[in-house]
Amino acid sequence: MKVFTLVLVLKKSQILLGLKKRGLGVGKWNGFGGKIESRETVIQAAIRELQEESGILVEESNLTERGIITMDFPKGEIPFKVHVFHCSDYKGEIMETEEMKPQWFDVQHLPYDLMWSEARIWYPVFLSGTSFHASFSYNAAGDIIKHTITQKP
Ligand SMILES: COc1nc(N)nc2c1ncn2[C@H]1C[C@H](O)[C@@H](COP(=O)(O)OP(=O)(O)OP(=O)(O)O)O1
Repeated sequence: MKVFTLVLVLKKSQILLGLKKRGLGVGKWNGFGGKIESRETVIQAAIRELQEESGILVEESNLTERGIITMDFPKGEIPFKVHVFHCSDYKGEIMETEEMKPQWFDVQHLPYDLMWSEARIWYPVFLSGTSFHASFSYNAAGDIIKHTITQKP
């Protein structure tokens, strides 16, 4: 299984997303995150990736794990597990980096047409403030063929 972090920064009614400039998900808006390096905990990876991709620094006390998403692909492809975090406060200036172009969005107007297809399903749950576990299965064309989402108050 490939394990990733994904950090969503919220400020009042706004959410910080980044336009991916290279690699997996290029051209899509998403939170900030990536793979976990050796000898790193999931939370350490979340803090590092947020800083690398957006320039801002979050303290561990301002990060809350709010969701786990698993993704299954057609036979032969390695499944993904994504740890989703809420960042409630940070230090530093938000800046464009080699990997991401950050921008604030009103939570009522997310650019779902330019996000991963499953975003329409779990972002509203995340934004409602509950924790969740979600699973998605994709076919070879990248369409979602099955999903589950369980909310936890
Ligand atoms: C397939 O569906 C996905 N949906 C969502 N919402 N997010 C996803 C999906 N697949 C991957 N992601 C997230 C998980 C990570 O936050 C990023 C991908 O990270 P990346 O591959 O860029 O990891 P890095 O370690 O930063 O890669 P480099 O080696 O290029 O630095 O997308």
